[in-house]
Amino acid sequence: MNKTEIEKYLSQALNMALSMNGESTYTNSFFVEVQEDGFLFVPRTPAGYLIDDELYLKIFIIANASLYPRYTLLKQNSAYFVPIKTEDIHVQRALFFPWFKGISERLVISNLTEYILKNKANQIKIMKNLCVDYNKVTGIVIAGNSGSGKSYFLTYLLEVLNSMSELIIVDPKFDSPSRWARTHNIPVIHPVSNRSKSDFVSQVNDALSSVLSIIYERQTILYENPTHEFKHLTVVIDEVLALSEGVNKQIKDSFMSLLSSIALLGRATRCHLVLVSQRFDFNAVPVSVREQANVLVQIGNISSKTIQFLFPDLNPEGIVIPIGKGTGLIQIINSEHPYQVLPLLTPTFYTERGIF
Ligand SMILES: Nc1ncnc2c1ncn2[C@@H]1O[C@H](COP(=O)(O)OP(=O)(O)OP(=O)(O)O)[C@@H](O)[C@H]1O
Repeated sequence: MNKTEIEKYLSQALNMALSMNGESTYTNSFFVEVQEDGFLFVPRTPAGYLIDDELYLKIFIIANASLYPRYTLLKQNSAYFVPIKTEDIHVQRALFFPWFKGISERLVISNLTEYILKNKANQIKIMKNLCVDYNKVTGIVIAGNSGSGKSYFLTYLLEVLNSMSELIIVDPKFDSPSRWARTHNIPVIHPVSNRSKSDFVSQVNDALSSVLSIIYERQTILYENPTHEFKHLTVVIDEVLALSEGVNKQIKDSFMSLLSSIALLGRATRCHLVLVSQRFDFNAVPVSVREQANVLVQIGNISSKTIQFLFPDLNPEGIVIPIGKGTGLIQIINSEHPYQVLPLLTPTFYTERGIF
């Protein structure tokens, strides 16, 4: 379909579904213009309808469904106004709907070990058309209900990160991250039957405190040489919520404060946090930790309730969430990626060893 054909198709879809008291392209009330990175809805003003967030959302829902799977519209939190270069005041503004071509597509890796060997340095491929540069990642948070595919995605990340970063793994459930680490000869901090929960969290605090010392040392080096490049160091914590529940207040407070310091100071010194939890409310991690993370992943059931901690401003209405295991939403916040939430399908991979 060429540009004019899409414009015609979109106009038709909007004429039929918008129901704005008979206002349509036939009454010359608006027109649609297709661009490379999205389309414009240009109202002719004064208009007999309100040009507000509600109208923007309605157009989003109609257009996103009509364009699927040729284009995926990128959901905005409110109406996205753009000025139009013209002297005609009646059409000097438009609502912009950014898109990318196609839909989010799952990456399927037939041999993970071979894939890692060929993987480009510092690149974490997440979907066929989505890749993250680890140099630009501060922290990754992964939320999702039980059975949604968090551990599966974490195993993929561990495998990829192991080739580019030193890893410190904390596994309160003594589950799949521990099994993965055993096959890679990487130490794991996990609970043991003859020690108390508080003792276990203290052990975690010791590890976090050593990471903080490394951050301070690295800061001193950076002070002398601002371009110094450090090796990545990543603290991976599975099921964070399980760590902060049922331990004495002092130990819990130290845990929270250490996490916060690492999240805030780790950015420049290449010390990262990868955190997994069923949810990221203030009981799981301090708000600052959530705010510092720049890769946000919500897997499993998506509703305004489940996304309230990672995407508090997002209304998920109208976003096409793929169905199947390991699907949900992702947002990557850095200069390379648009500041938007995308439908996510986590990679499916096969290994010779069998981790699960
Ligand atoms: N991207 C994927 N491709 C194929 N299978 C997947 C994918 N993601 C998840 N699965 C399957 O879904 C099942 C549940 O996933 P997983 O155990 O990771 O869930 P979870 O969120 O960690 O659950 P829990 O919190 O109970 O541990 C796994 O058996 C896994 O094989």
